[in-house]
Amino acid sequence: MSSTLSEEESVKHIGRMSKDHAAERKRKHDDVDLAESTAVKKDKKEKKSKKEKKDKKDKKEKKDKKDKKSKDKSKVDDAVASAKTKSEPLSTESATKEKSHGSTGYTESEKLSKVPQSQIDQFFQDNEVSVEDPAKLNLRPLLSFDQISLSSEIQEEISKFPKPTPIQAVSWPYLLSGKDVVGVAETGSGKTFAFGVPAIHNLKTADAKSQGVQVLVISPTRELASQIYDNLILLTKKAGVNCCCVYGGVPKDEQRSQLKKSQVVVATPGRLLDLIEEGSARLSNVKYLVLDEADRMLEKGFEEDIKRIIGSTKATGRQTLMFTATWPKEVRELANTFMDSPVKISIGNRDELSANKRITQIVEVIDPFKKDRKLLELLKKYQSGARKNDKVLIFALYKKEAARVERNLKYNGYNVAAIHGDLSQQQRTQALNEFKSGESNMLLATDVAARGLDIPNVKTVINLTFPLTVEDYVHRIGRTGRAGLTGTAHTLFTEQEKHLAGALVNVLNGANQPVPEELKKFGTHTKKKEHSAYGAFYKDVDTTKKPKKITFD
Ligand SMILES: Nc1ncnc2c1ncn2[C@@H]1O[C@H](COP(=O)(O)OP(=O)(O)OP(=O)(O)O)[C@@H](O)[C@H]1O
Repeated sequence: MSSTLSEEESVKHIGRMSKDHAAERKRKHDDVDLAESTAVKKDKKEKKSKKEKKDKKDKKEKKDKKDKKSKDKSKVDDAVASAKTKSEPLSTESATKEKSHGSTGYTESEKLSKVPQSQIDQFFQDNEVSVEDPAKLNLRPLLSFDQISLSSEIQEEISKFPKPTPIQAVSWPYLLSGKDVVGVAETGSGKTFAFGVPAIHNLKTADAKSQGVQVLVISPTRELASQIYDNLILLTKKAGVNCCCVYGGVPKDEQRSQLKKSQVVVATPGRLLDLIEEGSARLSNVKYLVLDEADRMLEKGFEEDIKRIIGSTKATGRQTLMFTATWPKEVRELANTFMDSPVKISIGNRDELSANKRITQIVEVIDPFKKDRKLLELLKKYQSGARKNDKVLIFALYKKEAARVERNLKYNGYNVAAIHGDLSQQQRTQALNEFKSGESNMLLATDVAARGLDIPNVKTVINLTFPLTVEDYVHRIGRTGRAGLTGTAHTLFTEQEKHLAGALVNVLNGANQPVPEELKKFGTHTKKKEHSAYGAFYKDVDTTKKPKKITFD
């Protein structure tokens, strides 16, 4: 990534933006005070001239601020800068966007107000919650579903769960207040409803039907888009609004007609852009935009598509959300260019890359030529005796590798389903559905299945070939141990991946997992490496770091 602001500069930049925001709010408040004071007749003239002076001063300040902001913005990466010169809506919006936060009217319930502060503090501590809240709203987390007033249909749907997960508890008040939010929480911790519930609640209160598409959720893969749709439809069908899902690999006609009558759309970027370009998807009324798996969506491969999609949504008054389990520093600056003073919520000390701590991680360093035989051994281990029907998800890195291993497993008598980019959408969907339903208990996948997929009861993830980044490793293993359950991830690591050993050691240490001696031998310093997604990066490993306890609700 060609970003030029250092992390430190970027933090300062955010700080400055929040100060500007506070000044802006104060100024608006001052203006109201001045208007009201016109009742005092004898001061009227004086006040008027004062106001004129103030307005002049404000204008100058505003101009200075704008100049300063555009100076800061000019440091942002080339791609964004070029979008700016082309005057795409996305570039102008961050300079001019003014939002009436709280317009959707979130009010803290009496029940929540009565909770003693000590209990709130304990919640923050137990869940290692960090909230960066530029406007200093300091909203309390919801410790139970009855501490928030949602429509009865939504309440009914979410009440099947015992209580909000930490990311839901912390993010809902901010989202219902209209804030932009970056939400980072472990895999399988309920992020879909974290962004989904406020999306539909806000829609309902805004008398949605007449205004076209107002909620847009972007997902990196077709399968994940479809899964998000399945979740959102549980809320929309009861709320009386329409939801549709658009992704590639299937005919467009049905999607075109669904788009016409939908208020909520879940989409993958490629197909959505097609539909925007041909005029079938109109997004100018989108006021709630979610990038799920946001770090993936901001990678080089998706960056341009995302800019174009965001450029075709509402330029002002849009709420923008980014949710993920991994939030590499390299994408944060780009994310900021799409958002307005976002509240940053992190559950479980996620400033450092970390894995779900309920997953047992086993890493074996192995000769690459022994992997096929090892896989057969592992399958015997993880699918025998009482574990005979346990679901196992195997990850390969490349499509060709996946196809070869699939053949090999079938030859050895395994009933394996496969999902990768060389298969038709129908084959992909069928394989995933069979695995989800338990009809098959072995799925072989590439990283197309690494993120977001919520497959019930995956007991074991086997990484036959290590992924390209340790972020991908965290997402892959996160297909097990979801929603409070436990699971096992068994990873075969070879010398070919040794440049990732240091970062992997960090993740293992962070989750209090054993680190094999052979892995340590590759060194504790991750070599600087150029990656197509995140650019050049490397990381020192702190082997003295002790993991902290985290509880899952
Ligand atoms: N409040 C809750 N309590 C218990 N389970 C929940 C709650 N909310 C959602 N879930 C369930 O938790 C599971 C994981 O949720 P979800 O798929 O949204 O996770 P995620 O955080 O988006 O994971 P990933 O990072 O892998 O995308 C789902 O089966 C969902 O139904």
